[in-house]
Amino acid sequence: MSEMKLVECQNVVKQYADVIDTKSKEHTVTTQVLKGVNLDIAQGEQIAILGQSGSGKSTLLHILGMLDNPSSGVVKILGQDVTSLNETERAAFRNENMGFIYQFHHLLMEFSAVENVAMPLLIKGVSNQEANKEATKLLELVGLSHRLNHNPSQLSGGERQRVAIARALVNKPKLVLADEPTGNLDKENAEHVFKLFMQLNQEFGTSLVVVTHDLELAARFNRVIKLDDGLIS
Ligand SMILES: Nc1ncnc2c1ncn2[C@@H]1O[C@H](COP(=O)(O)OP(=O)(O)OP(=O)(O)O)[C@@H](O)[C@H]1O
Repeated sequence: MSEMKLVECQNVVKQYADVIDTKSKEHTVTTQVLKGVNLDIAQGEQIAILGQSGSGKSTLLHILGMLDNPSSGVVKILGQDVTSLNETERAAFRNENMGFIYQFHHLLMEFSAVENVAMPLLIKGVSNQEANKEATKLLELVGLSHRLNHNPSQLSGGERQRVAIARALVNKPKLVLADEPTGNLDKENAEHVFKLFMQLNQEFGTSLVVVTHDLELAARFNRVIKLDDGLIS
């Protein structure tokens, strides 16, 4: 049997219909953000997505991460047509297979760093003790062993970013999607995070899809994709 593709996108279109209210009448303006994207991702690939501001990078990442559906086209992940899943199935599928690192970290403010990172494991039914142990390990790997019990409000922006990264990786997901993961980190911590991604890629065959504006960073991935006005160029 041939190896299954991890992700398969065929002719993915995303458009927004905005109602524009002028003095006398309303009319609808359609903006096509993705104009027919075709993209296959194999298990273990490391992909950097480059493109100008507004070219559709985050939109594509959200669709790959099942946070949003395309207007038309096919998105298959592990052979599953993910656009046909209901909310519950979608949440379970994401928790099992994906780690998503957002520009804004979406941490739970009333929980500690360890609790935030342990969450995906607890949802999966891992015991408290085991989840805490794994979460602590990941936080150590991102250089936060001295901040385990701090809440997000007691952490700096870069520290929150690293908690979010640890949370996305704790499940050893098959696919990690990251929107500017090192954007607001200093050089040393950005390097830490990059190495952690690569370690995961090497050890577990985790596929990486990272949106970045950093050409030097992109060049260190084994595949670079450029989005140009809603299309892969
Ligand atoms: N809800 C929406 N309604 C209408 N247009 C939208 C909506 N969300 C995004 N867009 C438009 O889609 C385009 C692509 O946005 P996207 O965030 O994918 O770009 P990007 O390449 O990630 O940009 P950046 O590098 O600046 O983060 C933008 O021009 C944006 O204005």
